[in-house]
Order: sequence, then structure tokens, then C-alpha cells
Amino acid sequence: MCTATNYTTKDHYFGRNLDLEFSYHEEVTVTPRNFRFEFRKAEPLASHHAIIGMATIVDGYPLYYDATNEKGLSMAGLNFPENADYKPEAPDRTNIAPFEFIPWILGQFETVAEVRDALAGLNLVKINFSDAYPLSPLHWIISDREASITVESVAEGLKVYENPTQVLTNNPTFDIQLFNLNNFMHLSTRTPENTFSKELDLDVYSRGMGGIGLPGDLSSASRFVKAVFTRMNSLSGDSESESISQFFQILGSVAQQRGCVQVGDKDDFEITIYSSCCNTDKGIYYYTTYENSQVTGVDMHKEDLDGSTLAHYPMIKGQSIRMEN
Ligand SMILES: C[C@H](CCC(=O)NCCS(=O)(=O)O)[C@H]1CC[C@H]2[C@@H]3[C@H](O)C[C@@H]4C[C@H](O)CC[C@]4(C)[C@H]3C[C@H](O)[C@]12C
Repeated sequence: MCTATNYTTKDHYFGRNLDLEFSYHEEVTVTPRNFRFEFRKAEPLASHHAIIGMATIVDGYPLYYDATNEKGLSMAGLNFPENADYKPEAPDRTNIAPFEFIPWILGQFETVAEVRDALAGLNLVKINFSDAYPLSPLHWIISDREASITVESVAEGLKVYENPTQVLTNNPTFDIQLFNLNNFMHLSTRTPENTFSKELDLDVYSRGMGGIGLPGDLSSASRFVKAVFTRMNSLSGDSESESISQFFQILGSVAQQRGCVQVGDKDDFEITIYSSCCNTDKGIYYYTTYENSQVTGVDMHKEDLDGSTLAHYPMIKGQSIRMEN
């Protein structure tokens, strides 16, 4: 399972938890403007916006998981099993394979409003990258500073939802995730009053009781409610340190600890492999990993963005401990 979110202070921040039981050797990857993006069924992009994000590079092609372009538009793919339904090629539409979706969007557009228009003519076509990298069942969040949308290719067609929560997790479909929030409208960050019964002398014996009922388990429906509650009530100063710390705290509220979510009937357990937080105004991609809680950053503007070759940085995964004596 995974969770993606947004947060705005002085700058805007976008990122995600990648929760999985194994890694595809993903790296922080910068695609410069003149890297040629070929598409299986659409026109290539010989030059485009520069992109920074997390990707597995296969045969020189960046298979992005989440990324931001130099204009501040961001996008992440999250697991959407049994719901994602990709289509045969449609002659009257722009046919984009799921693994091409992030480069095609971030290469060309600057705002969610532009993306909304472009999606009207888009078909997510059922083409895999290769036999070794088959189709992934995904849905996507696309965000700028002002707005987010969720894109789901399902049996009925391509659905584009406004996403006022600016959060995405996994199943069920996004309309149901949003509807489910109605069940939690009573939650509050404030100290509750006794509306239960005047005849009972009920006591506020602890802080945080306004949030009793907020889900704490790691299912995707529960993580959605928890992450939305945490994000919508988040407060911080607007310095870079305060902003990214708050961002990682939001993601931390739905992180997965090894041992808590078993996968299949094996002894495999899902963990939060990495958490990312991109300053979308400055093009700096920060991350932590399961064992490395020190924040590491890669600044796209330190790369040759007019070049044509990918820059990539393997994640630093080991813990770095600063001893004080
Ligand atoms: C599985 C990842 C999403 C995280 C998540 O939701 N995990 C939950 C798994 S489960 O429901 O609990 O089983 C997704 C996010 C991005 C995906 C990757 C990216 O789409 C890039 C390529 C795309 C290729 O088609 C497949 C390999 C791949 C490298 C993908 C593998 C996998 O599907 C990733 C890593």
C-alpha cells in the first residue's frame, strides 16, 4: 500500500510513502529537457520540461513512481489492484501506456487545469514495458500548488476526480474513499464536550479524545482517513526545515512497520521502503528510507537540465547516527 500527499507553506511540497515488500532498485532520477522520450503509440517528446523523481531505470528509460517537473506539477502512481483496467488502442485518442503516463504528463504540462483538458482525449492503453516489467495496476494523483486530481482507468473508462483532500492511497475507487470521509465528520482536534448524556458525568481524562474513532490500522481505506485528517489539520512554520519535517510527520502517521502487514501466505511483510517530499517550487527531492531517518536531498537545478542524459542517485539506505559524546 502507499500514500501520497501535498502540503503548502511558503513553498509547495508533494511526496509519498512507497510501501512494498521488495524493491525494484529505484533511484532518485533527473530527466533533463533534451532526453528523448519515445512513446509506443504517441509522438515522441524530443524536448520537454525537466523532471525529478523516483524511478527504476531500465534500458535507459526512467520508469517513474512519483515525480515533479520544473514547473511544479507533480504526479505519483499508487497500487490499484483489481480496479485498474487498461484499454485496447483507440484510434481517435492519444494512446499512452501506463509506464509512459508520468513522463507524458510532466513533460508537457504546467498545471492541473492543463492536465484536465489533455485527459479528455487520453486512452491508457494496455501495453507493458517488457515481459520483465509487466503492467502495474495503478491509479494516479496529479497536483500543483492549487489543486489535485485523481485519475483512474477502470472498466467504465477513464475517470478524473477532483481531489480536495490532496491525498491518495489505494483501493477502493476514489469516489468511495471520498464518501467514506462522511463517516468521520465528527472527529476533532479539540477537547470534546459531553454530548452523550447530561445524566452522565463523563470525564476528559486524556488529550486527543476529539480524535477517538480515527482509524489506526494500515488498510488503504483507513490510511486515507488518517492521512487526510493529519494533513488537513497540519500546522508548521514555513521554513524549509519546518515544512519538510511536517511533511514527513504526515507520511509517518500512515507508515508501515515491518511485521504488521503480512503479504500473501509467505513470511513477507510490507514496509515503507521510502518516504519522499519534493519541494515543487525549488525542484529539490528529499527522501528517507525504512532504515535511514536522516533526510537526503537531490536538487534538480544542480544538474545540467539542458542535457540529454539521465542523472541518477541510488538511495542511501543505511542509518546515519550522530553520536554526541
Ligand atoms: C507497487 C508500487 C505501489 C506501492 C503499493 O501500492 N504497494 C502495495 C502493494 S500491494 O497492493 O499491497 O500488493 C508501484 C508504484 C510505482 C510502480 C512501478 C512504476 O510504475 C514503474 C514500473 C512500471 C512497470 O510497468 C512495472 C514495474 C515498475 C517498476 C512499477 C512497479 C510497481 O507497480 C510500483 C513500484
